[in-house]
Parts: sequence; C-alpha cells; structure tokens
Amino acid sequence: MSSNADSTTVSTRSTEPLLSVDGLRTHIETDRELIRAVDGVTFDVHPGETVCIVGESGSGKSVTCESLTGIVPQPPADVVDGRITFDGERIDGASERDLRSIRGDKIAHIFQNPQQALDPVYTVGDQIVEAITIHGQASGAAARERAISLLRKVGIPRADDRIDEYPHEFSGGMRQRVAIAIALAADPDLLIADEPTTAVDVTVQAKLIELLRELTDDDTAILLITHDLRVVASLADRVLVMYGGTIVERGPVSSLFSTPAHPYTQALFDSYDGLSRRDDRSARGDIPRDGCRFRGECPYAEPTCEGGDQPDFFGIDGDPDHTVSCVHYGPDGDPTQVLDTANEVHSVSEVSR
Ligand SMILES: Nc1ncnc2c1ncn2[C@@H]1O[C@H](COP(=O)(O)OP(=O)(O)OP(=O)(O)O)[C@@H](O)[C@H]1O
Ligand code: NI
Repeated sequence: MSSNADSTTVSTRSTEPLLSVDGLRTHIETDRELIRAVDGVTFDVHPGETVCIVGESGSGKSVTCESLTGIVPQPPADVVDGRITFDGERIDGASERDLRSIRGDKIAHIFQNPQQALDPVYTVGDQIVEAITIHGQASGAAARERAISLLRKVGIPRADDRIDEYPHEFSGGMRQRVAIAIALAADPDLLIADEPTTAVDVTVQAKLIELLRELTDDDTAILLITHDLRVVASLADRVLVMYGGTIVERGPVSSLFSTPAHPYTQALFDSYDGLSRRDDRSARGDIPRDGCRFRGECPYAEPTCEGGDQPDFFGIDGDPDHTVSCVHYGPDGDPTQVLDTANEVHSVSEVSR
C-alpha cells in the first residue's frame, strides 16, 4: 500500500533532491593549526534549482563545494565526515576514478579564474570537442558542430571562426565564456560555479551574469558562490548563508531577503554596499569552534549560545523552508529583538538596484 502510494506520487519524485549533503566536515591541516573549514554542513539542491552560497571570506564556501567532488586538495584538506548523495547515489568516499567520471559529466565546475579550465596549447574548439567526445555526447563533425553551437550559446560572436583560436586570443570575459562552454559540453545536471564573475571587469560581469541567468532557465541545477548580493537577488531560488564553516541560515531568496533572520545574515546584508568586496576576518579575531560560531560578534549573544553543536535550525514564521540556526528562535528563546532588526536591514530591492 505504501509502496503503491510512493510509486504513484509523481510530485514526490520530482522534489527528490539532485544533491543531498548531510553533515559535511572538512578539516585542513596547516603547520600552525587544524582548521575546521567545513564543520557540519547540510543542504539539498533540487533538479534545475539555483542555490547561492553567501558568507564572508574564509567561511568555508569554496571548501564545501570542492569537497563534493573531491577536488579539494587532500592533503592538506581531509573530508572527515558527511554523507553526499547525488542523483540517488552515495558519492562520499567514492574512488578518484569514479569521482573523475562524475566531474564534468554530471557535475561540472566553473572557477573564478577561467585559466583553471583552459589549456593554453590547444584551441578552444579542441578542448570543447574533447569534453563533448569524452562524455559520449557526439564525435567527429557532429562534435565540432555542437562545440560551435555551445560557443554561440555562451555568447561568443563569430563562433565558427573563433572555435579555432587559442585561449590567449580571447579576452578575460570571453575566456570565462569558453570555460562555461566546456562545463556545459557534457550537459551536466549540476553546475558548481565559484565566484565565476569576480576576475572580470564590471561590464563583463553583468554580461556573464546575464549568461548565467539564461542557464538558470535550463534544467541544469546551479550551486553558485558569490559575494555579490545583487547576483543572488537576480539568480537564486534558495540561499545558504555560511559563517565559520557552518550554515547559519537557509531559505528561499525572497523570504531570506525580506526577513534576514540570523544576526550574522543581518550584519552581512547591512554592511553590503553594492560592491562585492571581501571583508578581512583577521581583524576580528578567532571564531569559536562550538555552539554558535557567530556569538563573539553577535549583539544578542547569551550563555546559551555557547558550547555543544551549532544551534538547531528553527523555522521562520510563514515559511517552513526558511530556517535559522539560532537559539533565539528556539523554544526557549525570544526572537522579538532579532526580528525587529531584520526589518531595519537593507532589503533586496535596495541591494538589487
Ligand atoms: N589549501 C589551504 N590551506 C590552508 N587553509 C586553507 C586552504 N584552503 C582553504 N583554507 C582555509 O579554510 C577556510 C575556508 O576557506 P574557503 O576557501 O572555503 O573560504 P571561502 O568562504 O570560499 O572564502 P572566499 O570568499 O575568500 O573565497 C579558511 O579559513 C581558509 O583559510
Ligand atoms: Ni572561496
């Protein structure tokens, strides 16, 4: 009976996550200390969805994403814990061989610096064709045709000529478009983009964001790291806010921008001045390793914020998908004060202008 119900509920199946991350922990061993770069991170990405990760520099955004497909350099990093399920299969602990076949095939990465994806000694066409061929999408003339159409799709003018040029013949913004074309060559289910617009100038940034926006209309799910809240406002379906290796708040973009509930999210949004700047953590001292990581900087910190695991996630009124890891929202807390502040924080309409 119950199995029958399961197999007939199409809506249940379509909301099955594409990527499911549960309790991810990645440590980094340096000469001086053991950094808990990712310290118990849990989130899902659904098919076709765009999820943005925001948070100050060093909060663990990149290490989180790089831990998923094993591209985080190990050592010094060590993925010590966590269950990662992709497309119904566990991929944590997968062999390097399996992970390599997942990367670029089902999960593609785009980096801040397109050089990471491009080989200077091959034409861009050769590189896109190779990506297409490896993943068995097409071969020979058909692969070349598909490469040209991918270059057009990412907005490279005169694609049928430029396909035979080398990476150095392209500008920075165009190189990033080529890197995106390579990432798309395998028709991945998930695109992980780590600050893909940071290394290019502002006008090019806007165009790349426009391109990403077009891609968000496709079936491809996107996990996007960005410091730019305007990008979040225009692209995200859901947002994850990270602080000190933990997610402190998560929710649909509209709810999270209208009611930034966690005191850290409030501080992050409030200090946002329209620039995708990086704040300097070193000026503000160490982050606690237990309890609420933000308590040292939090105007509402109480003794209950200390010790143990990070606070549980509590729902924000009116939206069950919007949750916050903060004791003030728990059964023994009083969120009134914090929520009052939420109303005074820059709204998304301000930042997205
Ligand atoms: N190779 C490494 N060696 C030593 N420490 C590292 C290394 N990579 C990351 N870390 C540390 O791990 C923590 C998380 O880094 P991560 O790169 O994930 O931050 P981030 O949120 O992506 O920051 P940014 O916004 O600056 O990209 C930081 O304290 C960082 O210094
Ligand atoms: Ni990063």
